[in-house]
Amino acid sequence: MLIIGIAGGTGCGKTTVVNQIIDELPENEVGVISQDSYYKDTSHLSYEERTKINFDHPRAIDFDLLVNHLKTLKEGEPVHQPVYSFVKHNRTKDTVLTHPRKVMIVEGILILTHPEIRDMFDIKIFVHADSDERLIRRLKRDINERGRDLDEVLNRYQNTLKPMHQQFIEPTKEFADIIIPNNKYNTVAVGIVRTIINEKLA
Ligand SMILES: Nc1ncnc2c1ncn2[C@@H]1O[C@H](COP(=O)(O)OP(=O)(O)O)[C@@H](O)[C@H]1O
Ligand SMILES: Nc1ccn([C@@H]2O[C@H](COP(=O)(O)O)[C@@H](O)[C@H]2O)c(=O)n1
Repeated sequence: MLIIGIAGGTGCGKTTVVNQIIDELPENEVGVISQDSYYKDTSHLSYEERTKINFDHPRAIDFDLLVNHLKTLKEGEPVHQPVYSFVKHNRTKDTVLTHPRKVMIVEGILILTHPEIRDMFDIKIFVHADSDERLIRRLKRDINERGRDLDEVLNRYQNTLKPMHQQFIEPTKEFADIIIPNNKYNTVAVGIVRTIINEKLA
């Protein structure tokens, strides 16, 4: 199994890049795991308390479960991935049965901060977009898709996202084998990653 880690700040385009990479690749050969599915279960907190969680700090992620799932997949066994709700700020009761594939892509803002997970990746990719570009994208996405309003997104950006990005996410760029500039759609870089995957699948 080839495991590819794709990191980068919120709104840099990780999900978009992953979708572009797997588009045209055989469905049964490539699987995707999102770090967002591994936010810790916070059912013991009220909704109000959950809105105050710092979702951009590594301690918000259930890395033990993610490590466990990656090891299980590597051993050829399926896992039950949690399903996360950005509206409820919590895991749902659902899970998704995820089978091991020849290529597994793991994407998320903080995945390169965890040494054990980092070591499991055969290829480490960091997607870069400038912070103003990321903020614009995040604003549009959170308002259109995640039920947030302008003030909420801007406050979170200033108070949490920006400092957490500087402290935890940007420094992991140095671990990357490939940095994809993504201020504009980058079909060349996506093509290169797809070629690497196709070689593995051949
Ligand atoms: N290169 C790009 N140029 C313009 N918009 C982009 C680009 N890449 C992604 N987007 C848009 O920005 C938003 C955030 O992208 P997404 O892939 O969800 O980022 P991430 O997963 O890193 O948070 C989405 O609405 C997406 O369509
Ligand atoms: N309940 C939550 C949990 C997380 N977030 C934000 O999601 C971002 C990570 O996802 P990307 O797709 O943008 O990589 C992260 O910056 C968290 O702030 C949230 O808004 N609500």
